[in-house]
Amino acid sequence: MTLSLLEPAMRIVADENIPLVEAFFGDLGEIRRLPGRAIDAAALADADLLLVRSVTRVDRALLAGSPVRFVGTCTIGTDHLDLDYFAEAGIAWSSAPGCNARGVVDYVLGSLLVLAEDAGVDLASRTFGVVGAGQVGGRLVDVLRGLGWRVLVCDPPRQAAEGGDYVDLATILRECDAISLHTPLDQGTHHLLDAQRLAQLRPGAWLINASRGAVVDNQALRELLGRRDDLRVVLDVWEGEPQADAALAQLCRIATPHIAGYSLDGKLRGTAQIYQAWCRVSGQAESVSLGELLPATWLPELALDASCDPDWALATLCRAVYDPRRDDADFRRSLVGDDAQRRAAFDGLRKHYPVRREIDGLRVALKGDAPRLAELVRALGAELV
Ligand SMILES: NC(=O)c1ccc[n+]([C@@H]2O[C@H](COP(=O)([O-])OP(=O)(O)OC[C@H]3O[C@@H](n4cnc5c(N)ncnc54)[C@H](O)[C@@H]3O)[C@@H](O)[C@H]2O)c1
Ligand SMILES: O=C(O)[C@H](O)[C@H](O)COP(=O)(O)O
Repeated sequence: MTLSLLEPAMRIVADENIPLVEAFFGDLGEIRRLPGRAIDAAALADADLLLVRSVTRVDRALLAGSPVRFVGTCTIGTDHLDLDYFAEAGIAWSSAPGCNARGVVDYVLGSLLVLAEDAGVDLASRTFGVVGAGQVGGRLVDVLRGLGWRVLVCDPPRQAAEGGDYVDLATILRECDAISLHTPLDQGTHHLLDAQRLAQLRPGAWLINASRGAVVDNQALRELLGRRDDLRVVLDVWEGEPQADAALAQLCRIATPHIAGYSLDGKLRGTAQIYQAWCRVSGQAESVSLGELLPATWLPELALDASCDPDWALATLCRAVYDPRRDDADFRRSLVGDDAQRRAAFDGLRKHYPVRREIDGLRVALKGDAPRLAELVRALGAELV
Protein backbone atom coordinates (compact mmCIF):
# COMPACT_ATOMS: atom_id res chain seq x y z
CA MET A 1 0.00 0.00 0.00
CA THR A 2 1.30 3.51 -0.78
CA LEU A 3 -0.04 6.35 1.30
CA SER A 4 -0.41 9.87 0.00
CA LEU A 5 2.69 12.07 0.34
CA LEU A 6 3.37 13.72 3.63
CA GLU A 7 1.74 16.83 4.84
CA PRO A 8 4.22 19.19 6.57
CA ALA A 9 3.86 18.00 10.13
CA MET A 10 2.96 14.47 11.08
CA ARG A 11 1.98 13.64 14.61
CA ILE A 12 3.94 10.68 15.86
CA VAL A 13 3.38 8.76 19.08
CA ALA A 14 6.31 6.55 20.03
CA ASP A 15 7.18 4.21 22.89
CA GLU A 16 9.77 5.96 25.06
CA ASN A 17 12.01 2.88 24.84
CA ILE A 18 12.57 3.05 21.10
CA PRO A 19 15.99 4.58 20.47
CA LEU A 20 16.75 7.10 17.72
CA VAL A 21 13.13 7.99 16.93
CA GLU A 22 14.06 11.68 16.87
CA ALA A 23 17.02 11.01 14.56
CA PHE A 24 14.97 9.04 12.06
CA PHE A 25 11.52 10.62 12.32
CA GLY A 26 12.32 14.10 13.70
CA ASP A 27 12.03 15.85 10.33
CA LEU A 28 8.58 14.43 9.75
CA GLY A 29 6.82 16.26 12.51
CA GLU A 30 6.06 16.29 16.20
CA ILE A 31 7.05 13.28 18.29
CA ARG A 32 5.32 12.42 21.54
CA ARG A 33 7.05 9.82 23.73
CA LEU A 34 5.06 7.64 26.12
CA PRO A 35 5.69 4.50 28.16
CA GLY A 36 4.55 1.60 25.95
CA ARG A 37 2.02 0.37 28.48
CA ALA A 38 0.52 3.88 28.79
CA ILE A 39 -0.28 4.34 25.11
CA ASP A 40 -4.07 4.48 25.03
CA ALA A 41 -6.81 5.61 22.67
CA ALA A 42 -6.77 9.15 24.11
CA ALA A 43 -3.05 9.47 23.37
CA LEU A 44 -3.75 8.61 19.74
CA ALA A 45 -6.67 10.97 19.22
CA ASP A 46 -4.67 13.11 16.77
CA ALA A 47 -1.78 10.76 15.89
CA ASP A 48 -0.83 9.82 12.31
CA LEU A 49 1.99 7.39 13.09
CA LEU A 50 2.28 4.97 15.96
CA LEU A 51 5.65 3.42 16.81
CA VAL A 52 5.56 0.65 19.39
CA ARG A 53 7.49 -2.15 21.02
CA SER A 54 6.03 -5.51 22.03
CA VAL A 55 4.38 -4.26 25.23
CA THR A 56 1.64 -2.25 23.50
CA ARG A 57 -1.37 -4.23 22.30
CA VAL A 58 -2.41 -2.53 19.07
CA ASP A 59 -5.92 -3.45 18.04
CA ARG A 60 -9.37 -2.08 17.32
CA ALA A 61 -9.85 -0.97 20.93
CA LEU A 62 -6.72 1.20 20.68
CA LEU A 63 -7.07 2.51 17.13
CA ALA A 64 -10.76 2.72 16.24
CA GLY A 65 -11.64 6.35 15.60
CA SER A 66 -8.02 7.52 15.61
CA PRO A 67 -6.35 8.99 12.52
CA VAL A 68 -3.40 6.54 12.80
CA ARG A 69 -2.55 5.25 9.33
CA PHE A 70 0.79 3.56 9.94
CA VAL A 71 1.84 1.32 12.81
CA GLY A 72 5.49 0.37 13.12
CA THR A 73 6.69 -2.12 15.69
CA CYS A 74 10.45 -2.02 16.25
CA THR A 75 10.40 -5.73 17.05
CA ILE A 76 10.53 -9.08 15.37
CA GLY A 77 7.41 -10.43 17.08
CA THR A 78 3.98 -9.31 15.88
CA ASP A 79 1.74 -11.16 18.32
CA HIS A 80 0.79 -7.83 19.97
CA LEU A 81 -0.67 -6.51 16.70
CA ASP A 82 -4.18 -7.25 15.43
CA LEU A 83 -3.23 -7.59 11.78
CA ASP A 84 -6.75 -8.58 10.71
CA TYR A 85 -8.01 -5.28 12.10
CA PHE A 86 -5.24 -3.36 10.30
CA ALA A 87 -6.29 -4.95 7.00
CA GLU A 88 -9.95 -4.20 7.65
CA ALA A 89 -9.22 -0.59 8.62
CA GLY A 90 -6.67 0.01 5.83
CA ILE A 91 -3.88 0.75 8.29
CA ALA A 92 -0.38 0.19 6.90
CA TRP A 93 2.08 -1.49 9.24
CA SER A 94 5.53 -2.96 9.50
CA SER A 95 7.57 -5.00 11.94
CA ALA A 96 11.36 -5.24 11.88
CA PRO A 97 12.11 -8.80 10.73
CA GLY A 98 15.44 -10.11 11.94
CA CYS A 99 16.46 -6.84 13.62
CA ASN A 100 17.58 -8.41 16.89
CA ALA A 101 17.93 -12.05 15.78
CA ARG A 102 21.69 -12.03 16.29
CA GLY A 103 21.28 -10.89 19.88
CA VAL A 104 19.09 -13.92 20.57
CA VAL A 105 21.68 -16.22 19.01
CA ASP A 106 24.33 -14.69 21.30
CA TYR A 107 22.00 -15.26 24.26
CA VAL A 108 21.51 -18.94 23.35
CA LEU A 109 25.26 -19.44 22.89
CA GLY A 110 25.98 -17.82 26.24
CA SER A 111 23.36 -20.02 27.90
CA LEU A 112 24.74 -23.20 26.33
CA LEU A 113 28.20 -22.36 27.66
CA VAL A 114 26.82 -22.07 31.19
CA LEU A 115 24.81 -25.30 30.93
CA ALA A 116 27.80 -27.19 29.54
CA GLU A 117 30.10 -25.95 32.29
CA ASP A 118 27.58 -26.90 34.99
CA ALA A 119 27.22 -30.40 33.59
CA GLY A 120 30.90 -30.81 32.77
CA VAL A 121 30.09 -31.84 29.22
CA ASP A 122 31.55 -30.97 25.86
CA LEU A 123 29.03 -29.11 23.71
CA ALA A 124 30.26 -31.01 20.68
CA SER A 125 28.93 -34.22 22.26
CA ARG A 126 25.33 -32.91 22.44
CA THR A 127 22.49 -33.14 19.97
CA PHE A 128 20.75 -29.78 19.54
CA GLY A 129 17.13 -29.24 18.56
CA VAL A 130 15.96 -25.97 17.07
CA VAL A 131 12.19 -25.50 16.89
CA GLY A 132 11.33 -22.75 14.41
CA ALA A 133 14.01 -21.97 11.83
CA GLY A 134 13.14 -18.43 10.75
CA GLN A 135 15.14 -15.26 11.37
CA VAL A 136 16.40 -16.32 14.79
CA GLY A 137 16.30 -20.12 14.60
CA GLY A 138 17.77 -20.15 11.09
CA ARG A 139 20.77 -18.09 12.20
CA LEU A 140 21.19 -20.28 15.26
CA VAL A 141 21.19 -23.46 13.17
CA ASP A 142 23.88 -21.98 10.91
CA VAL A 143 26.08 -21.08 13.88
CA LEU A 144 25.68 -24.43 15.67
CA ARG A 145 26.28 -26.43 12.48
CA GLY A 146 29.18 -24.17 11.61
CA LEU A 147 30.72 -25.15 14.93
CA GLY A 148 30.43 -28.75 13.80
CA TRP A 149 27.65 -29.72 16.20
CA ARG A 150 24.74 -32.07 15.46
CA VAL A 151 21.52 -30.10 15.01
CA LEU A 152 17.98 -31.34 14.31
CA VAL A 153 15.48 -28.78 13.07
CA CYS A 154 11.70 -28.75 13.42
CA ASP A 155 9.77 -26.26 11.29
CA PRO A 156 6.59 -27.77 9.82
CA PRO A 157 5.62 -24.65 7.80
CA ARG A 158 9.04 -24.51 6.15
CA GLN A 159 9.08 -28.25 5.67
CA ALA A 160 5.69 -28.09 3.92
CA ALA A 161 6.77 -25.16 1.75
CA GLU A 162 10.32 -26.18 0.88
CA GLY A 163 10.83 -29.83 1.83
CA GLY A 164 14.29 -30.61 3.14
CA ASP A 165 15.97 -31.94 6.20
CA TYR A 166 13.44 -31.33 8.98
CA VAL A 167 12.15 -33.54 11.80
CA ASP A 168 8.96 -33.45 13.82
CA LEU A 169 8.64 -32.18 17.37
CA ALA A 170 8.38 -35.71 18.78
CA THR A 171 11.80 -36.51 17.28
CA ILE A 172 13.28 -33.33 18.76
CA LEU A 173 11.96 -34.25 22.20
CA ARG A 174 13.12 -37.83 21.91
CA GLU A 175 16.61 -37.24 20.50
CA CYS A 176 17.84 -33.82 21.56
CA ASP A 177 19.92 -33.01 24.63
CA ALA A 178 19.39 -29.27 24.17
CA ILE A 179 16.25 -27.72 22.68
CA SER A 180 15.83 -24.07 21.77
CA LEU A 181 12.42 -22.64 20.84
CA HIS A 182 12.11 -19.97 18.13
CA THR A 183 8.55 -20.07 16.85
CA PRO A 184 6.18 -17.12 16.67
CA LEU A 185 3.34 -17.09 19.19
CA ASP A 186 0.09 -17.88 17.42
CA GLN A 187 -2.80 -20.29 17.72
CA GLY A 188 -0.64 -23.15 16.47
CA THR A 189 2.20 -22.57 18.92
CA HIS A 190 0.36 -21.52 22.09
CA HIS A 191 1.50 -24.11 24.66
CA LEU A 192 3.40 -25.94 21.91
CA LEU A 193 5.24 -27.47 24.84
CA ASP A 194 2.33 -28.49 27.07
CA ALA A 195 2.46 -30.87 30.01
CA GLN A 196 2.36 -33.91 27.77
CA ARG A 197 5.21 -32.78 25.52
CA LEU A 198 7.31 -31.45 28.38
CA ALA A 199 7.09 -34.88 29.99
CA GLN A 200 8.85 -36.28 26.90
CA LEU A 201 12.06 -34.30 27.49
CA ARG A 202 15.04 -36.64 27.65
CA PRO A 203 16.71 -37.30 31.00
CA GLY A 204 19.09 -34.41 31.69
CA ALA A 205 17.71 -32.35 28.79
CA TRP A 206 18.25 -28.60 28.47
CA LEU A 207 15.34 -26.40 27.34
CA ILE A 208 15.75 -22.79 26.23
CA ASN A 209 12.82 -20.49 25.48
CA ALA A 210 13.61 -17.05 24.09
CA SER A 211 10.61 -16.90 21.76
CA ARG A 212 7.38 -15.95 23.55
CA GLY A 213 6.39 -17.05 27.05
CA ALA A 214 3.18 -18.82 26.13
CA VAL A 215 4.91 -21.15 23.66
CA VAL A 216 5.59 -23.17 26.83
CA ASP A 217 2.88 -23.92 29.40
CA ASN A 218 4.60 -22.17 32.33
CA GLN A 219 2.53 -23.83 35.03
CA ALA A 220 3.15 -27.28 33.57
CA LEU A 221 6.86 -26.50 33.34
CA ARG A 222 6.99 -25.36 36.97
CA GLU A 223 5.24 -28.55 38.08
CA LEU A 224 7.57 -30.70 36.00
CA LEU A 225 10.70 -28.99 37.35
CA GLY A 226 9.36 -29.66 40.85
CA ARG A 227 9.43 -33.37 40.03
CA ARG A 228 12.47 -33.65 37.75
CA ASP A 229 15.70 -32.17 39.00
CA ASP A 230 17.62 -33.58 36.03
CA LEU A 231 16.25 -30.93 33.65
CA ARG A 232 17.94 -27.56 33.07
CA VAL A 233 15.85 -24.68 31.81
CA VAL A 234 16.67 -21.23 30.48
CA LEU A 235 13.74 -18.81 30.20
CA ASP A 236 13.91 -15.32 28.78
CA VAL A 237 10.18 -15.01 28.12
CA TRP A 238 7.20 -15.59 30.41
CA GLU A 239 3.49 -16.10 30.23
CA GLY A 240 1.77 -12.91 31.42
CA GLU A 241 4.76 -10.52 31.19
CA PRO A 242 5.62 -8.28 32.88
CA GLN A 243 4.45 -10.67 35.59
CA ALA A 244 6.83 -13.62 35.64
CA ASP A 245 6.23 -16.75 37.70
CA ALA A 246 8.83 -16.22 40.45
CA ALA A 247 8.66 -19.85 41.59
CA LEU A 248 9.35 -20.99 38.05
CA ALA A 249 12.20 -18.50 37.73
CA GLN A 250 13.81 -19.97 40.85
CA LEU A 251 13.73 -23.41 39.24
CA CYS A 252 15.44 -22.17 36.06
CA ARG A 253 19.19 -22.27 35.60
CA ILE A 254 19.05 -18.95 33.79
CA ALA A 255 16.08 -16.59 34.06
CA THR A 256 15.99 -13.19 32.37
CA PRO A 257 13.35 -10.48 31.73
CA HIS A 258 12.84 -10.77 27.96
CA ILE A 259 16.18 -9.30 26.98
CA ALA A 260 17.59 -12.04 24.74
CA GLY A 261 17.43 -9.76 21.72
CA TYR A 262 18.42 -6.58 23.54
CA SER A 263 21.66 -5.82 21.75
CA LEU A 264 22.11 -2.13 21.03
CA ASP A 265 22.64 -3.01 17.36
CA GLY A 266 19.35 -4.91 17.31
CA LYS A 267 17.37 -2.07 18.85
CA LEU A 268 18.84 0.55 16.53
CA ARG A 269 18.28 -1.72 13.53
CA GLY A 270 14.65 -2.06 14.60
CA THR A 271 14.11 1.70 14.46
CA ALA A 272 15.94 1.97 11.14
CA GLN A 273 13.85 -0.80 9.59
CA ILE A 274 10.62 0.88 10.66
CA TYR A 275 11.81 4.19 9.24
CA GLN A 276 12.64 2.45 5.94
CA ALA A 277 9.20 0.82 5.95
CA TRP A 278 7.52 4.18 6.53
CA CYS A 279 9.51 5.71 3.67
CA ARG A 280 8.36 2.91 1.37
CA VAL A 281 4.75 3.23 2.44
CA SER A 282 4.71 7.03 2.10
CA GLY A 283 6.73 7.10 -1.10
CA GLN A 284 9.33 9.26 0.59
CA ALA A 285 13.09 9.07 -0.04
CA GLU A 286 15.18 7.94 2.93
CA SER A 287 17.29 10.77 4.33
CA VAL A 288 18.78 9.07 7.41
CA SER A 289 20.77 5.84 7.55
CA LEU A 290 21.79 3.70 10.47
CA GLY A 291 25.47 3.47 9.50
CA GLU A 292 26.17 7.03 10.60
CA LEU A 293 24.31 6.60 13.89
CA LEU A 294 25.75 3.29 15.15
CA PRO A 295 28.19 3.94 18.00
CA ALA A 296 31.65 2.37 17.94
CA THR A 297 31.92 -0.97 19.72
CA TRP A 298 33.91 -1.02 22.96
CA LEU A 299 35.72 -4.17 21.88
CA PRO A 300 36.40 -3.84 18.18
CA GLU A 301 39.19 -6.40 17.99
CA LEU A 302 40.69 -9.41 19.78
CA ALA A 303 43.76 -11.49 19.03
CA LEU A 304 44.02 -15.24 19.66
CA ASP A 305 47.25 -17.19 19.62
CA ALA A 306 47.16 -20.25 17.37
CA SER A 307 48.09 -22.47 20.31
CA CYS A 308 44.92 -21.72 22.27
CA ASP A 309 42.35 -24.37 23.04
CA PRO A 310 39.28 -24.04 20.74
CA ASP A 311 36.81 -24.60 23.60
CA TRP A 312 38.48 -21.83 25.58
CA ALA A 313 38.42 -19.64 22.46
CA LEU A 314 34.70 -20.27 21.96
CA ALA A 315 33.84 -19.30 25.53
CA THR A 316 36.20 -16.33 25.49
CA LEU A 317 34.83 -14.86 22.25
CA CYS A 318 31.22 -15.34 23.24
CA ARG A 319 31.67 -13.98 26.74
CA ALA A 320 33.80 -11.08 25.59
CA VAL A 321 30.64 -9.82 23.95
CA TYR A 322 27.81 -11.20 26.09
CA ASP A 323 27.31 -13.40 29.13
CA PRO A 324 23.69 -13.96 30.24
CA ARG A 325 24.71 -14.62 33.86
CA ARG A 326 24.72 -10.90 34.62
CA ASP A 327 21.16 -10.54 33.35
CA ASP A 328 20.17 -13.65 35.30
CA ALA A 329 21.64 -12.20 38.50
CA ASP A 330 19.92 -8.84 37.97
CA PHE A 331 16.59 -10.56 37.38
CA ARG A 332 16.88 -12.83 40.43
CA ARG A 333 17.55 -9.83 42.66
CA SER A 334 14.36 -8.27 41.32
CA LEU A 335 12.16 -11.23 42.28
CA VAL A 336 11.17 -9.70 45.61
CA GLY A 337 8.19 -7.73 46.86
CA ASP A 338 4.59 -7.95 45.76
CA ASP A 339 3.34 -8.57 42.23
CA ALA A 340 3.19 -4.87 41.37
CA GLN A 341 6.79 -4.33 42.52
CA ARG A 342 7.99 -7.29 40.51
CA ARG A 343 6.14 -6.14 37.38
CA ALA A 344 7.74 -2.71 37.76
CA ALA A 345 11.16 -4.32 38.25
CA PHE A 346 10.70 -6.44 35.12
CA ASP A 347 9.97 -3.36 33.04
CA GLY A 348 12.69 -1.40 34.82
CA LEU A 349 15.40 -3.93 33.97
CA ARG A 350 14.36 -3.75 30.33
CA LYS A 351 14.13 0.04 30.25
CA HIS A 352 17.58 0.50 31.79
CA TYR A 353 19.28 -2.36 30.00
CA PRO A 354 23.05 -1.89 29.69
CA VAL A 355 24.83 -1.54 26.40
CA ARG A 356 25.44 -4.86 24.75
CA ARG A 357 26.82 -5.51 21.28
CA GLU A 358 26.79 -8.54 18.97
CA ILE A 359 29.39 -11.20 18.28
CA ASP A 360 29.31 -10.57 14.56
CA GLY A 361 30.59 -7.05 15.23
CA LEU A 362 33.81 -8.51 16.63
CA ARG A 363 37.05 -8.66 14.62
CA VAL A 364 39.39 -11.50 15.53
CA ALA A 365 43.05 -11.71 14.60
CA LEU A 366 44.77 -15.12 14.68
CA LYS A 367 48.43 -15.18 15.60
CA GLY A 368 49.82 -18.12 13.65
CA ASP A 369 48.32 -20.83 11.51
CA ALA A 370 45.18 -22.23 13.17
CA PRO A 371 42.58 -23.55 10.71
CA ARG A 372 40.31 -24.91 13.43
CA LEU A 373 40.25 -21.58 15.22
CA ALA A 374 39.60 -19.80 11.95
CA GLU A 375 36.61 -22.07 11.33
CA LEU A 376 35.30 -21.36 14.82
CA VAL A 377 35.61 -17.60 14.42
CA ARG A 378 33.80 -17.73 11.08
CA ALA A 379 31.08 -20.00 12.50
CA LEU A 380 30.40 -17.47 15.25
CA GLY A 381 29.96 -14.80 12.61
CA ALA A 382 32.89 -12.72 13.85
CA GLU A 383 35.19 -11.18 11.28
CA LEU A 384 38.56 -12.84 10.78
CA VAL A 385 41.29 -10.26 10.25
N1 LIG B 1 13.40 -12.94 23.50
C1 LIG B 1 13.64 -12.00 22.63
O1 LIG B 1 14.22 -10.98 22.95
C2 LIG B 1 13.19 -12.16 21.21
C3 LIG B 1 13.86 -11.46 20.21
C4 LIG B 1 13.48 -11.66 18.88
C5 LIG B 1 12.44 -12.51 18.56
N2 LIG B 1 11.78 -13.16 19.57
C6 LIG B 1 10.73 -14.11 19.27
O2 LIG B 1 11.37 -15.25 18.70
C7 LIG B 1 10.47 -15.95 17.88
C8 LIG B 1 11.14 -16.22 16.54
O3 LIG B 1 11.36 -15.02 15.85
P1 LIG B 1 11.79 -15.05 14.32
O4 LIG B 1 12.10 -13.68 13.92
O5 LIG B 1 12.80 -16.11 14.10
O6 LIG B 1 10.43 -15.47 13.64
P2 LIG B 1 10.26 -15.97 12.15
O7 LIG B 1 8.84 -15.72 11.82
O8 LIG B 1 11.31 -15.44 11.27
O9 LIG B 1 10.51 -17.54 12.27
C9 LIG B 1 9.66 -18.39 12.96
C10 LIG B 1 9.78 -19.76 12.36
O10 LIG B 1 8.96 -20.64 13.14
C11 LIG B 1 8.33 -21.52 12.25
N3 LIG B 1 7.16 -22.11 12.88
C12 LIG B 1 5.88 -21.66 12.91
N4 LIG B 1 5.10 -22.53 13.59
C13 LIG B 1 5.91 -23.54 14.00
C14 LIG B 1 5.70 -24.72 14.75
N5 LIG B 1 4.48 -25.05 15.21
N6 LIG B 1 6.75 -25.53 15.00
C15 LIG B 1 7.98 -25.21 14.52
N7 LIG B 1 8.23 -24.11 13.79
C16 LIG B 1 7.22 -23.28 13.54
C17 LIG B 1 8.02 -20.68 11.02
O11 LIG B 1 7.80 -21.48 9.87
C18 LIG B 1 9.26 -19.83 10.92
O12 LIG B 1 10.24 -20.41 10.09
C19 LIG B 1 9.21 -15.08 17.80
O13 LIG B 1 8.30 -15.55 18.76
C20 LIG B 1 9.71 -13.72 18.22
O14 LIG B 1 8.68 -12.92 18.73
C21 LIG B 1 12.15 -13.00 20.88
O1 LIG C 1 9.98 -9.44 19.18
C1 LIG C 1 11.08 -8.96 19.41
O2 LIG C 1 11.73 -8.32 18.57
C2 LIG C 1 11.72 -9.15 20.75
O3 LIG C 1 10.98 -9.98 21.56
C3 LIG C 1 12.06 -7.85 21.40
O4 LIG C 1 13.22 -8.01 22.15
C4 LIG C 1 10.95 -7.34 22.23
O5 LIG C 1 11.40 -6.24 22.95
P1 LIG C 1 10.36 -5.16 23.46
O6 LIG C 1 9.64 -4.67 22.27
O7 LIG C 1 9.42 -5.87 24.39
O8 LIG C 1 11.17 -4.11 24.11
